Amino acid sequence: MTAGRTRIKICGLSRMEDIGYANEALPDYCGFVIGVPSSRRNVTVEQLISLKERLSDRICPVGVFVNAEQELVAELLNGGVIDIAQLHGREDEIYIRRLRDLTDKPLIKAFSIQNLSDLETAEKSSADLVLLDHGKGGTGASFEWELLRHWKKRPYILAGGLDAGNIPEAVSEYHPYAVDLSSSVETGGKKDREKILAAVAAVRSITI
Ligand SMILES: O=C(O)c1ccccc1N[C@@H]1O[C@H](COP(=O)(O)O)[C@@H](O)[C@H]1O
Repeated sequence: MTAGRTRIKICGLSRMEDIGYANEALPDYCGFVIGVPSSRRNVTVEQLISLKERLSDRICPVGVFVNAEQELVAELLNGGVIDIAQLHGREDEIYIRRLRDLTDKPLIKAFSIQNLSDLETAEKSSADLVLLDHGKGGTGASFEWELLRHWKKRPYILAGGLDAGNIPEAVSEYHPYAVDLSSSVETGGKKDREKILAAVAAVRSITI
């Protein structure tokens, strides 16, 4: 995962229409929430496989998991259904080590950021990339980005409450490796074509 322009991930695709919007907007990554029934964006493995089949090969598919069995995560990675796994639950270093025994594919670990100590924990993660979020995921709320001014230790994905309006500040002030959006690119709980296009355009229009 190399530095350069800020990437964008659109998360929580669950319908074939959503794949059409993504293929038009061409974000760098798309996220699929797998095995999380409490999320309205949840997809089954069968749904994931058919959605992925229609996804442009110019977009990197990311599986978003919450405390999933490592065997399932590894199977989807090794089988080429997803390219990256995002661990968005209480997965610890022991969990990651065991997963590394099963796959050599890239792993993103999400952290809920309330204070500098949470950032220090993220800094030590053995994941390939860390994702800094407000809470348990998909809440539409941001954490206190000011905390990042004291922490420039490793590349990170910024998530939580991002939208086309606050992306310019997020990117130009904090230089994340990538921004990750879900709630703000929805209308009535469904992915919205215009909002996805606007969010991708907002990131791509920034030159820093
Ligand atoms: O989006 C979900 O429903 C979700 C469920 C479980 C874990 C993570 C989830 N989404 C992640 O949340 C952020 C986006 O949050 P927001 O809605 O833009 O505030 C992103 O990292 C998603 O991957």
